[in-house]
Amino acid sequence: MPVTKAQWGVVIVAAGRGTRMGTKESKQYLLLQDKPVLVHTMELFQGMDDIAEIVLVVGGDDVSRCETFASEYGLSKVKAVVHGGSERQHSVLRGLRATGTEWVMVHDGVRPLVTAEAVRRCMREAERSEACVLAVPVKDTIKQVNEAGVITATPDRRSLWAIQTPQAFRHVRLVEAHERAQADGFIGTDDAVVVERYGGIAVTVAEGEYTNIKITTPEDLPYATFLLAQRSQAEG
Ligand SMILES: Nc1ccn([C@@H]2O[C@H](COP(=O)(O)OP(=O)(O)OP(=O)(O)O)[C@@H](O)[C@H]2O)c(=O)n1
Ligand SMILES: C[C@](O)(CO)[C@H](O)COP(=O)(O)O
Repeated sequence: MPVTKAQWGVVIVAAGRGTRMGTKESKQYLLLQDKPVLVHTMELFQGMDDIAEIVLVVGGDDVSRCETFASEYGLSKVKAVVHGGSERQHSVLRGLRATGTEWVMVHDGVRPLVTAEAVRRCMREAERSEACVLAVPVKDTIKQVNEAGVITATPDRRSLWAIQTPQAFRHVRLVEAHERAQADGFIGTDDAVVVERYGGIAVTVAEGEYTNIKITTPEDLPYATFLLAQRSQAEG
């Protein structure tokens, strides 16, 4: 009997204002080499055979320019461009409601350097565990510091991972968890924490890449440019 492949969609969230970047233009629209950061991100998923559809979540004023991106850059998998909310979590839920696949990933529009290999590791592990996120072990010693600037704890580094996106789930489970979180007024900084608290299942990690950076502060853009140039060189 032929094995049916899982059907996957991706919600790319890009409705943030980029306050830590401090530029007039939101960071997802800044040029990285020759294209906006967000276009690099969308192209990765457009090029993956395993991805059936992309839902893009953007600021209210940016819906039409992003619809233009989809035609300008041949992003035929973009099924919808929807208006995001005031918190990342609200943007995610709006995107999920526009997605129709059995399995879904949530990815930050400002992580343009994720690779197809890492995305596939996350998807395959999620098909096994139902909920999986990309992550890398932290390299620094992490300390908890109180408001007075005093160190209060040094957690064992062996248990600490820096969490990335994509984060992959069975669609119905993620929507249910987000709806419960919304009803409870809970806001977290990623989707995993919503499933950890409201999903009733364990979330596992798949090996990410240190180069899958989130463009957050001004030094990140030149670093991303350097990493992309290195990749192009390696590809010849
Ligand atoms: N209300 C929001 C807030 C964030 N995001 C998206 O979530 C991702 C990760 O968030 P972050 O890096 O914090 O982006 P910003 O919120 O834009 O940045 P800042 O916190 O510096 O304002 C980004 O792709 C961002 O556009 C979103 O879709 N909707
Ligand atoms: C989801 C995320 O990218 C995982 O690292 C991160 O938590 C987003 O956080 P931010 O505060 O929106 O940057």
